Amino acid sequence: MALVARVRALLLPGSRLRGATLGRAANGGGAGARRALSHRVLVEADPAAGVAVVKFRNPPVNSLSLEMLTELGICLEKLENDKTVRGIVLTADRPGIFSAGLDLTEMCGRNPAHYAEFWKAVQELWLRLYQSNMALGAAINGTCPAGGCLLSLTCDYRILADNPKYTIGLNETQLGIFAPFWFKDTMVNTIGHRATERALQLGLLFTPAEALQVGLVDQVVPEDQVQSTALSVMSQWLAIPDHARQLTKTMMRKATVDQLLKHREADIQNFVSFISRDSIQKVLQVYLQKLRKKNH
Ligand SMILES: CC/C=C\C/C=C\CCCC/C=C/C(=O)SCCNC(=O)CCNC(=O)[C@H](O)C(C)(C)COP(=O)(O)OP(=O)(O)OC[C@H]1O[C@@H](n2cnc3c(N)ncnc32)[C@H](O)[C@@H]1OP(=O)(O)O
Repeated sequence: MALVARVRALLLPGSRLRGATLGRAANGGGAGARRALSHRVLVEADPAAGVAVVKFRNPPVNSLSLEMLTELGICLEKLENDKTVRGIVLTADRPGIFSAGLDLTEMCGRNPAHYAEFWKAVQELWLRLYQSNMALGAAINGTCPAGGCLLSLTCDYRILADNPKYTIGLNETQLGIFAPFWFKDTMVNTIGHRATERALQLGLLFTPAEALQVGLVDQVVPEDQVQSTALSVMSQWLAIPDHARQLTKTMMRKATVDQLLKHREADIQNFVSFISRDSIQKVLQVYLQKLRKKNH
């Protein structure tokens, strides 16, 4: 069975985001709040507010594995088709790690067909998020490197917890790889060309204070206020008529999206040929071993 079909089948019966199939939240959430589960993503929808909170729960580090990318994509698709939802807040179910970025084990020791499938899934999630008609907010309640940072950059605003351990940035060069053009464009659209060039070449991971200063996040707040702040900022975005906000968002992002749409196949081929190089495989394996050694 194809992965998408397998993951769809895996989603728990209560995970439909429409009508009576969603249970009421056991606790938390406003009146009528609904809760849906998939294996790696928890959705708490509050139809009265028009907002769903999408929580990553892919232990140990919320890495973006092929299955996580697919489940997240399916959850977002369901929310986009749910007329009661106008805004989504992305966050980690447990504070500490928003997302460790792309799952390195998907890019190490596999075959070219797997690399192509994985990269296609990364592209698809980015396209879904970056073009979303929803207002999107990131409640960044943990460290946020590389692909995790990219996820947050697809949102319309970012709220980061004030904890010096929670760094954020596109640190790919530190691993010996590099951020593809559409990662770069997403960052340029947020913090500008010069700041992006410096951040990408040096593979910078910014502390909350630095991230705020460079404009990578919009607000830094105490850790226990990240989600509530993200929800309160969401109400400002939802106060704007949807069609006006959506047309403006499309206008701002279309050129960036079109670049990837135009070069999608070439981008996959570039990724596969780059990641398959012996030298790059070696570099990634050493990096992974270093991460693993810490624990053994
Ligand atoms: C078209 C383009 C052409 C060419 C482009 C070229 C290349 C492609 C670009 C690809 C873009 C890449 C984007 C990415 O996202 S790469 C991933 C970058 N991520 C990181 O650098 C973060 C790495 N992780 C950490 O720093 C720490 O784990 C973290 C998040 C700070 C948490 O620390 P801690 O709580 O101490 O947890 P551990 O480090 O002990 O980790 C626990 C466990 O998880 C494993 N792990 C961590 N991160 C990853 C990961 N990203 N993928 C897979 N696995 C990960 C870690 O190894 C530990 O495993 P163990 O077996 O020891 O339990």
